[in-house]
Order: sequence, then C-alpha cells, then structure tokens
Amino acid sequence: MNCALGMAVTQFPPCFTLNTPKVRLFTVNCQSVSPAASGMSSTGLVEKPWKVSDARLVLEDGSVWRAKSFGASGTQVGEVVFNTSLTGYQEILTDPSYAGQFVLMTNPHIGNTGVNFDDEESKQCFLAGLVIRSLSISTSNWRCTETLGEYLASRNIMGIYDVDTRAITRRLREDGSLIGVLSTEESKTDDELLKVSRTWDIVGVDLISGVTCKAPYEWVDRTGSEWEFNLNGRNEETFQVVAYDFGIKHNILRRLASYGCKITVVPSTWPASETLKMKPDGVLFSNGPGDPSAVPYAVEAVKEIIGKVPVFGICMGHQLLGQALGGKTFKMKFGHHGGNHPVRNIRNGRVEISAQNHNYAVDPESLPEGVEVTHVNLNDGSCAGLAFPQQKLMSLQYHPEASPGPHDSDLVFGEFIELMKQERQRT
Ligand SMILES: NC(=O)CC[C@H](N)C(=O)O
Repeated sequence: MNCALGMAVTQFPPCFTLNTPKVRLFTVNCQSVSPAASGMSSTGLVEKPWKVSDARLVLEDGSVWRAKSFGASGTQVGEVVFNTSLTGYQEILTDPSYAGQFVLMTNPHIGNTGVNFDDEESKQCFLAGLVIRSLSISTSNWRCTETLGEYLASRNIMGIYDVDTRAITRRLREDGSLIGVLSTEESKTDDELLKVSRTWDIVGVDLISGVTCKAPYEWVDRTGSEWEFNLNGRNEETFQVVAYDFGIKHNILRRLASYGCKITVVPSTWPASETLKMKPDGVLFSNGPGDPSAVPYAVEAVKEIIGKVPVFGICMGHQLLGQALGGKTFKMKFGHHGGNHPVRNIRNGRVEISAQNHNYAVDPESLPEGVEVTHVNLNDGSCAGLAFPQQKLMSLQYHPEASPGPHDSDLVFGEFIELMKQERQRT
C-alpha cells in the first residue's frame, strides 16, 4: 500500500544535472490546516467527523498545495500534466503513456461512475497519481464494480482531491509542465519534498521498459458489438499485423481486430529481424510513455523495418518514426492531453476532434524531403500526422482509437488496411 519514495526514485532515476537553488516555499490553498492535518488525534481518535487535508503536493517552483488524499498513501514523485477530457477517467488511469506523470483532471467532478471491468486500457495503472478538484461522494453506474478510491488503493496509486486544480492548470500553462512530489507523510518536511522534486527528472528516461509486455502474445478481441461503428465496406481479407508494445492501449488492438487484423503483440525490444521473419502485412508502432530520445533501441528497430512493410505509428510510434526518418523531436511546453483537440486533415481539408496525450512532438522542418505532414493540430500548428508513401508509412501524433474521446479519426485504421492491401496486390 505504501508508495515509498525510495521505490519511486529507483523506478525513475533522478537526473543529477538540475541544480537546486534554495527558494522560499509558499503554501497555496492552506485553509487553517492543523499540523497533524489528518483528522486523527495522537491517540488515534477521530477529532472531526469530516476529512481534513492530509496530503501535500509540492511543485518544483516551490508552491505547496494542501489536499485530501484517497487511494494509496505514501510519497510519490512525477511530472504534473493536466487533462481536459470531460469523461473517461478510467481509460486515462490505465493509459500506460502516463507512466511517471500525475494526471490533473480539469473537469472538476470525478468518480461519479466508479470503475468497471470493461474500460481498462491496460492491465495496470502506471501513472504516478491522480489530482482532482472534487471526488464524487456517490457512485452510480450500471457497469460499476468498485469506487474510484477503492480501485486506486488496490492498485497502489495515490490520489488527491479538494485542491485548486484550476490554479495549478494556469500555472502549468504559464510555466510549462512541472515536477511535483505528492506525500501523505507528515514526517517529511516541505523542503525535503521540494528537494526531491528538483533532483528528479523525466527527460531522457526510458519509461517504455517499465510498461511493455515481457513476451509476444496474440490479440483477438474486437470492439464489443454494442460499441462498434458501422464499418462501411468492412474488409473481408485478413491481415497479419505485428504490434510493438511501447505501452500499447487495448483499444488500438481492438480497433485493428475489428478491421480484420490478426495481431501479434511484441515487446519493445523485439528484434526487427524477428519481426520481418514473421512476414507481417504491416507493423504498428504503439503509443508509450516518456521521451522518444531515451529509447534509441526502438528507433533502430523502426529504422530496420520501414520501407520493407507498411507501417503505422501512433503517438510515441509517430515520434519514433519521425526520428527513424532522420527528424528531431522536442519537448512541448505543457503538451496536449484531452479529448477536445481540433486537428486538420490536410489531405481532405476536414477537421477532426481528437483525443491526445503527448508532451513531445516531431519538428516537421527536420524531416527529409518526401515526408508529408498530413495532419496539423489547430490549437498550436504542431505536426499531428505524417505520411511517406514511398516507404509505405503513416503516423498520427494523437489517438484514433479514442478511449476516451471522440471517434472522428477511426477511419485511419481503414487507411492502414488499404496500405497493406495495396502492398499485397503489388507483391
Ligand atoms: N501517448 C503517447 O504515446 C505519448 C508519447 C510520448 N510519451 C509523449 O509524451 O509525447
């Protein structure tokens, strides 16, 4: 149950290049909180019938945010990002791309539908923790099997509520993503927590190795019929796809299966030569957490595969393709996380509302001639999709599988099928 600080630091090694100037700590949102701040007296008797602040989120800028804890207790370090999705907190909690990050939900009311067996995007929660404004006091949904608090506690994930998420979001938008330390341990001083936030870093760390599968496996589940779209002209042929698991979301696999693919999921370190031996019709490079520059082995595998079979990259997969083509990736100020990002599909002029979750992006200027930018994020003009027809390559910086989010971009799976079909006819 205890997220010991030592464990967290071992899992995501600290960066020793940051200096840690001494600055004054300032406490925000501290509403007459007693030092014990737990609602319990030293004798263990409850002093107040309501829960009082028992947790602190200390950000690297020196701000200290008092909050109430739920889920697991302990101390955890991570990068704080804000997500603007209105629904789908369970899919967000189980998206492995959030490894090493605290997800702050800008939607103030979270937990009202509880959690269920069907909305999992992976077998585990890899995120550092959840930060919300208001935790629903009741849970009501026909699929609900557990409350959000029970769920987080059983997965050893810390959550906090009754914290000013709006103020933190404004700070992140102004200053960029910040490292934070969340703690329920009164014995740790604010200064100690601040020091940890300033000596830990997420840049340059291989987070994929902590979330990928250990061995190859077959995936067969399609999207359940009650949630399925009307797939016009559904493909009758079957295509063999090898999917690299850099932290793959299950709905990518379900959508590929629904479009008629037979899928073998392989670990992130699976050799390209083995993949090519399997003679797949296409290869998918999945989403995944962290810095694409921290996983050169993955870029090498991508390099060896492109040009030989049709490939499709999603999010981290798109960034790795960008690097494999000789391009550069960079860290954005606060990234894109949410289900309401407008993207222009340059090829047909249509605007898609998309689900996004990324902190890095490909610099299109750095890409070689012949690589086409197919999609642009309309909020900031960043590159949201690529194609290189001569190499049978396509990629999106965002999530066509949604889960959670809008389904406007689902047809891109059909484009991948088309790419594989053309290659089959050609050879
Ligand atoms: N969803 C993802 O694949 C995230 C990609 C990458 N980890 C980023 O933050 O940019």
